[in-house]
Amino acid sequence: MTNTSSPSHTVEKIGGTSMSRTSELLDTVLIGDRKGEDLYNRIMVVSAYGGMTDALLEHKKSGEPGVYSLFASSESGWTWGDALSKVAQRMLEKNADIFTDDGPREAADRFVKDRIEGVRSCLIDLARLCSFGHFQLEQHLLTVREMLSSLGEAQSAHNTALLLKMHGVNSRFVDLTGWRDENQYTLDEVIDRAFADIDLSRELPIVTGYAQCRETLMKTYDRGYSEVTLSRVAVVTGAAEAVIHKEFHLSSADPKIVGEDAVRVIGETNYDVADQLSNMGMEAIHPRAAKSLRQAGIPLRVKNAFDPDHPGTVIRSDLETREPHVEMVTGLKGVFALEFYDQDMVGVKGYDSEILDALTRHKVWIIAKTSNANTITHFLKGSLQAIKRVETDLAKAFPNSDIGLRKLALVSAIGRSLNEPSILPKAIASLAEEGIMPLGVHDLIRKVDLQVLVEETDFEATLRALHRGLIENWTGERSDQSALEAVA
Ligand SMILES: Nc1ncnc2c1ncn2[C@@H]1O[C@H](COP(=O)(O)OP(=O)(O)O)[C@@H](O)[C@H]1O
Ligand SMILES: N[C@@H](CC(=O)OP(=O)(O)O)C(=O)O
Repeated sequence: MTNTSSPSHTVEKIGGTSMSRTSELLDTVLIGDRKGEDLYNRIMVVSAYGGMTDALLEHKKSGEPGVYSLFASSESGWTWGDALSKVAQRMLEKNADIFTDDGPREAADRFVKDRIEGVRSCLIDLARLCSFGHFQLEQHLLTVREMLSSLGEAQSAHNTALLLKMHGVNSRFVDLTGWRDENQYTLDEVIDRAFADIDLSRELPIVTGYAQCRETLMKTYDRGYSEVTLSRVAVVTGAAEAVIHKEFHLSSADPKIVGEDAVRVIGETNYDVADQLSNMGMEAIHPRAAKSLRQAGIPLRVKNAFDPDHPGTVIRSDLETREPHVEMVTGLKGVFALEFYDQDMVGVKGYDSEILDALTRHKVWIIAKTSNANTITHFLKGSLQAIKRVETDLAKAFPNSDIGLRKLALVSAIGRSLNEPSILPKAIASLAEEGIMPLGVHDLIRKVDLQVLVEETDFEATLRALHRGLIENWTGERSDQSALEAVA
């Protein structure tokens, strides 16, 4: 592979929210002030334009059905066809937005129509075939999900490569979606083959964030998969650094909730913190993507796509914190607390594994858990339907148990080291100042996160209160105890 001889190249992902602001990207991440060779030695991995994958599959946050959910649900009949036409319309509107000249717009439209109609005829055939009963739709749903989601990344990568060519950049559309490809390769093989004849010093590859491969990205990693593609491309091509371009800087809290002026750029942190953020649904980076990069010793930089001169935040394994402090406050609404209480549990083992089996069976994500003599509480993210199934299974397996379910919000203060005794009292005091009564607090001995459980209605206020107390007004004060230790 020619490109591995270039040790200084970067692999850079542009997220969907940023991709939607295409013309601004030309002036920042894609071209900006770069000229000549400065344009190259980069590989760009792109996500679908914001909202496109939601329309193709289902809304990531609200779960509102997209083409895939309609196709998969037997009650929806052929409504998926209309939904697919709506996505096609939306894609054509996007093309019209980007390409004002007829020639390139027509090329972009032809590409989209060819892909959409190809998938449509495939789905019609599959639906007919499965109506006979000998073929089970369930067995093919994953492939359907893959085909649909890859449409989004195919469009955005194809358009971006075309747009850059129009601006005199030697760009190349690198299609990893396996369109009309009869072979099945592993993700690493797919990447290796795609880059085999690319000279990174003279070409700028625009790569689809979706890759069709034997591991099936969708099954293994589900949504947010383009970060997995980013990390594997970085590892396989031997990149010096992986970069994620986002709508905002990776900040001490969500700027939309706490305010752009109140938050600060994280600047540097380690993969331990990145894992905690991913666990909380704050997609700083997909947890599995972080793993590949960490293992390969490749640093990750998170940048603001629209502030290109700012170095952003570097995430690496070897960054210890100088002073214990909270780096970010983040959280999740719609967390289900599944409280399993059984007095027969005292001194008996095995309850945990049965609960875990049920949660795995119904694909429910565990955010945190606590237990005492007779109670195990899991804090979960998943559909109410799936969690109800877990509840039913457990009630059947343990007839003497008492199972409670409650919806709440979990807010977490995260940092490389929170090993400073005044953080907990300060957190409680900040909540009290705002009249927020925590339902529970987890301050664990590893000291990387402090979790507060509150009513959902208190979610935003809790984020703001903890951010104010632990970040904005934090003076680096140390408790008497740690000050004494420092003197000693
Ligand atoms: N700590 C944080 N720093 C920056 N953005 C955050 C943070 N927490 C939540 N967000 C939200 O994440 C959103 C962007 O999500 P992002 O994952 O960058 O989208 P995409 O992957 O489509 O680019 C922003 O709109 C912002 O409100
Ligand atoms: N477009 C896909 C993949 C992805 O990673 O998107 P984003 O980079 O916008 O999170 C999704 O919505 O899941």
